[in-house]
Amino acid sequence: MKTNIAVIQMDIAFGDPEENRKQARKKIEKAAAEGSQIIVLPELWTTGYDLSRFETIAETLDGPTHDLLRDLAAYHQVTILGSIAERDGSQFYNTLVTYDETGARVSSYRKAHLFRLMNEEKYLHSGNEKGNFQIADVPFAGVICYDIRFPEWMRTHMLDGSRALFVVAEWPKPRIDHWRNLLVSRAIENQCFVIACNRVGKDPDNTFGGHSLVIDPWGKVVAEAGSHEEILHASVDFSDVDAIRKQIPIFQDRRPGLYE
Ligand SMILES: O=C(O)CCC(=O)C(=O)O
Repeated sequence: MKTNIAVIQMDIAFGDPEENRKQARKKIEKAAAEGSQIIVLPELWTTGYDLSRFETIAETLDGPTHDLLRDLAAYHQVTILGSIAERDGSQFYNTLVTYDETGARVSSYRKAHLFRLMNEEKYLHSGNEKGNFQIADVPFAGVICYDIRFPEWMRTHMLDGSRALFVVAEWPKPRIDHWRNLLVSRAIENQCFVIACNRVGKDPDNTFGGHSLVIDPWGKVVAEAGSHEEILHASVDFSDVDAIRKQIPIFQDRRPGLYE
């Protein structure tokens, strides 16, 4: 059975959650009207990397972005995921939230590896929990941007049979070849779909590269966006993972005693 995916490769208004929610709502409604069942937004899509203003613009997980995503997911009966600036007491996190087609939040994954090149560690706390979740009994994993440079963390997510790795990002243009190569490698080595959403546009310090991707478990690029705003569509059968894991049974052949 095929699942229709929409990857919303959008620009982000710096530090302006209200404007970003307005734009994201339009794009989610368009993707849902086009028959998408899983809709992916980028990393920190409500705020961008306006980290020094998180005190003002970050929100709790029952804030206005929660209300919007819950209502859109339930109304259109779609799954929606993307990361937001989360406030929890006096601490801030970069948190990937996932809402299922009933509007229930089924996962909130706090970015585990903070990216020093963008000063994340000065403003945010890192998470310590995995980003696994299930939609309609199918296991998935979701991680954030820099996390994909840590293959051991990705593997940890894949040991429960996850069929796809969702990645949300604000990946800068100068390293877009790393983005592409890392994502293809994560798909091949874990024999899973990789569904990766990057933003486009600029903030005061960076230009972001787009090239959102959908990659199959053989490492073949099924769909790839350019470097401007677009909604990238792909239709995938998550059960394709089973045939490939049977053909080359890497999870059976692992020897964790040698390398853990
Ligand atoms: O690893 C990289 O080159 C980019 C990572 C990044 O931009 C992020 O984690 O926000």
